[in-house]
Amino acid sequence: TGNHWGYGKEDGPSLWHRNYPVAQGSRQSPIDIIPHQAAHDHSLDPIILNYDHCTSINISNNGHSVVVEFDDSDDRSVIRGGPLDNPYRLKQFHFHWGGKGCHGSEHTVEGLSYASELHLVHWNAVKYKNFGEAATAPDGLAVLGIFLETGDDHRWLHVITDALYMVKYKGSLTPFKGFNPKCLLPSSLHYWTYLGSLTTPPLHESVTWIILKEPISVSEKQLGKFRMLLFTGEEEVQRIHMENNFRPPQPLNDRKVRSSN
Ligand SMILES: NS(=O)(=O)c1c(F)c(F)c(S(=O)(=O)CCO)c(N[C@H](c2ccccc2)[C@@H](O)c2ccccc2)c1F
Ligand SMILES: [Zn+2]
Repeated sequence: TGNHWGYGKEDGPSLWHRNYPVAQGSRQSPIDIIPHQAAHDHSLDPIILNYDHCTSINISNNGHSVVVEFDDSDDRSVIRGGPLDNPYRLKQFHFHWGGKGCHGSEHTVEGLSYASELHLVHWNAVKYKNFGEAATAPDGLAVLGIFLETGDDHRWLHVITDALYMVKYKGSLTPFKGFNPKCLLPSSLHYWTYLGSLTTPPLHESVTWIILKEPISVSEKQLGKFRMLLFTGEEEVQRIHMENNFRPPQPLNDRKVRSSN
């Protein structure tokens, strides 16, 4: 029906261009990052994350990913610096992951993918009056990407994985207050940055991507809990486990990836 899209054979990334022609645009995401081809740009400032007065509201399963939403009515939770000319307000974060034993990140590094990728979506509230307007502007959004690799248990991820059973079905939502995503950051904030797009429909080419070089470690057990989520709703007969919800890398075209120091 209509603009239905997903990650399956019948509705997956290779078919999105039918309803979203920008899928074949010139600045699509994700991409394969080749570190030694990234230009070291000494003018790039460090990124600054002010997430201290965190304002998480709820956690939900929207049939594509698990999403934690934030109150973005003021500049309490912002990202600034780096390649950004303004502070961008945190709106939501979500994850992409693979199937058991498979990898599920969206960005790859020299063809290698990680087990999962966390995206923190921010919008330019200085230049645009609301998220929707920012979402279609070339400098409207900034998404911070963090790679997850399997290894030791992540000491704070359990706060999220413990809530997943409450949002098993598509369309479920539950309160999720006071979560500060700063606890999900790796120790280094070194990053790659490039101009790209949303990686799901509507695929707007409005994102400044900031991808942290250092992954965080999560256990296979913690990652397995994400796969307990369903793409399908409680009322549906079919139960399809939520996994492999990632778009493969897209052509770099004439874009340059820059590297912080
Ligand atoms: N990888 S990505 O960062 O491009 C990405 C996703 F991969 C992604 F799965 C989502 S999603 O919200 O989980 C479901 C698809 O909309 C969003 N959600 C977006 C969003 C909706 C509401 C509030 C903030 C972010 C996306 O749905 C969107 C952005 C802009 C305009 C319309 C929709 C998203 F931005
Ligand atoms: Zn994403």
